[in-house]
Amino acid sequence: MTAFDYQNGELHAEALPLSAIADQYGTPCFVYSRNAIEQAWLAWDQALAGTPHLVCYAVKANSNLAVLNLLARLGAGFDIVSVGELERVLAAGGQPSRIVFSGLGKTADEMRRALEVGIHCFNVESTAELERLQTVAAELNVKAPISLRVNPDVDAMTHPYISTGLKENKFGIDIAKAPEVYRRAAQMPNIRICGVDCHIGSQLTDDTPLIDALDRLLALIDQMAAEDIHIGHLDLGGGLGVTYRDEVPPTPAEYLGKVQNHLAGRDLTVLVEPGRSIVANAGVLLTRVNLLKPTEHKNFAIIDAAMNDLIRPALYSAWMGIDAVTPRTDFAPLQWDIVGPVCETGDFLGKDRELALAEGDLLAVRSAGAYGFVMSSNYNTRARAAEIMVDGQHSHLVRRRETISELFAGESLLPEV
Ligand SMILES: Cc1ncc(COP(=O)(O)O)c(C=O)c1O
Ligand SMILES: N[C@@H](CCCC[NH3+])C(=O)O
Repeated sequence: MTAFDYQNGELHAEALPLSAIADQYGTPCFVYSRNAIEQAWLAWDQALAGTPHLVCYAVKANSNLAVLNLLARLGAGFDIVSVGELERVLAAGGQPSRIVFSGLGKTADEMRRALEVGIHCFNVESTAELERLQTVAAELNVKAPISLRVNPDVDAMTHPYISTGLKENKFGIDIAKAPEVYRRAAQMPNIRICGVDCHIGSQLTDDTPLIDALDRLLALIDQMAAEDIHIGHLDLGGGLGVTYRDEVPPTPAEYLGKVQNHLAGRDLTVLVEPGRSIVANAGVLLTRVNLLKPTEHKNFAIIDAAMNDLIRPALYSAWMGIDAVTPRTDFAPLQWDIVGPVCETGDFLGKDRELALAEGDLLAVRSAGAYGFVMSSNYNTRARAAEIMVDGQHSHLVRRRETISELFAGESLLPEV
């Protein structure tokens, strides 16, 4: 059984009918399964048992405090990309010593805060960033632990907007240039070299490019060892894909089994930064059909969720599963475009979906646990949705719905003249 299954003709989150959640909290809302999140993290952690490792959950995928707290309780590490994510992890009880800081535009203030709390490692993406980190660490009289994020120039074979490991992408340091940056780092008094890192893209459904990147990183580690620069950890980033429709990505165990084979005999700690594969299929976006608008050309089902709640279809033409919470048998299905009320033609969550729909019906947009709420906005002055965590038969409101007045609370008028 998965986290979201039909029981007695109705879609449930664990043991709770989604209609009960809609009645209690209103729609649209994101609904997460505690069990699914925990099991997904454990699958990564257990696959690396026997190898020194740290599974650093990529906070950007879903940064709700309750999600982070569940993972912190399991002993997770965290991959962050901003001081905001750092503060979230700390607020959720995450251990600073298990945090890696990725991202190509870290500010001096962000570096300072991360050094003060004592994070595990900075994933450095440029020489300019390395120089800045040296300066900030010197001011604080500490040594900053670093790993260089190298760009291994492999084609991750995913959507171009989420591919990050090619020469033309903005991320990382060209692997050919990495040795000279390591040499420079080795001379800096307030920098301590601890690792090498890469992240080649997201939603990868084949692990071949990940393993190619791994081999390139191992060659770099050997090259540096020959120069007496010791690299103790290997951070492979995130990127493992999930099933949205019919993709069959490798499981963490399959992928990490190959990784371990390539590492045999080496004394390296392995870090990974999975995001999507931990939370995507642990969540749905629950929404209600507001109005039906059949036309001569197309049938539109206008729902109460929109692109501001879930931007993946608009941004990447991503296909997300959409299911009726209580599928109807009383009339025949039609083809519907499932659209939001936002004033953009791109505001759709699915096109040409065969569903039997009536006003007021509930729909669940699948796989919405990753890059869902975190990418939502207030476009069209729409309040962001509530987030609910289901734990067996219990539900918890882990983020309340925004109110309209909150949306302009920080704004002010010009004085009258
Ligand atoms: C540096 C880094 N690490 C980890 C991740 C998480 O990736 P995914 O959600 O594909 O596992 C990302 C996002 O793609 C990233 O940019
Ligand atoms: N936001 C993207 C993934 C980008 C990953 C960020 N490093 C998605 O929804 O698929």
